[in-house]
Amino acid sequence: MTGETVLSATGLVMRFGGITATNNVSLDLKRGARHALIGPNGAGKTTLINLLTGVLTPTEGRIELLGEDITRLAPHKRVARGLVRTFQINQLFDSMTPLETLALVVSRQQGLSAQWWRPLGASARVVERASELLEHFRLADVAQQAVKQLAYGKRRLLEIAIALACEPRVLLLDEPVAGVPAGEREELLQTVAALPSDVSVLLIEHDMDLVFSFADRMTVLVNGTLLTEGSPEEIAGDPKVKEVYLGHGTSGSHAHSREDGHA
Ligand SMILES: Nc1ncnc2c1ncn2[C@@H]1O[C@H](COP(=O)(O)OP(=O)(O)OP(=O)(O)O)[C@@H](O)[C@H]1O
Repeated sequence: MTGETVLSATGLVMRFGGITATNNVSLDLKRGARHALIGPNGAGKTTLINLLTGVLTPTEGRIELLGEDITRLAPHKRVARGLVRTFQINQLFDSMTPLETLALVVSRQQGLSAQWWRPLGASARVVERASELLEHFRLADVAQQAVKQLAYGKRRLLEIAIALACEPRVLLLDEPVAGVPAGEREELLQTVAALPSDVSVLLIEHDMDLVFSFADRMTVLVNGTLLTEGSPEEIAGDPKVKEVYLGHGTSGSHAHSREDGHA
């Protein structure tokens, strides 16, 4: 890793009336990073992601993407600059197929969306990229099924594929395995592990197995404040982190039991 910072948040503060949801949080995401953001419920993870994506404008602080100030940039402009978060499943069009959905996003990404009258898939470049994504995200066999008929795990895979279709430099991966049944987890975990290495990833996740198998760097938030940041080893051995998690009925390390039966 070159150590180059691709996304940098400095002194972020977000107040909602009397509540300080984000309290002077700074975070640097390095090129190619696998960085996890963890913290108990209400720690301020969602608020921080909303600040990074531009859904919220911070009360104080600054956000830079690839060295440029994006603190007040609209969300879609951040996406165009390569800062993309995974989309929630309920934002998908249920009657479209994974192929159509990805072709739509890829067309837009390739600047072809103005040619909406052309049948989806009429451009070879679009079909090529959409097929590549379907293959990579193990959706090829369900490419022609309506999204509403897909198993939940496949829908989560499609969410990540859509984000990747936007050609991100930075991917904010929001709880990729949340709610996924045991039998479908492994496929999702493997796919997440195989994300392109040049894409820097910030993972927001409660599942400690995934966090510790994925991350090379971790940031812990508590009550809107950055408790600590470090390598997975440092975080796993940090008494402050253990205390926070034990206080919330789960452990800061691998104690979270595996539900999928895989070692
Ligand atoms: N729009 C809002 N108005 C008022 N308070 C808010 C708003 N959004 C978040 N908060 C408060 O900010 C704090 C942090 O919430 P946030 O959702 O960011 O935490 P979180 O770490 O994502 O939690 P979880 O893991 O449960 O999703 C909470 O006390 C929450 O009630």
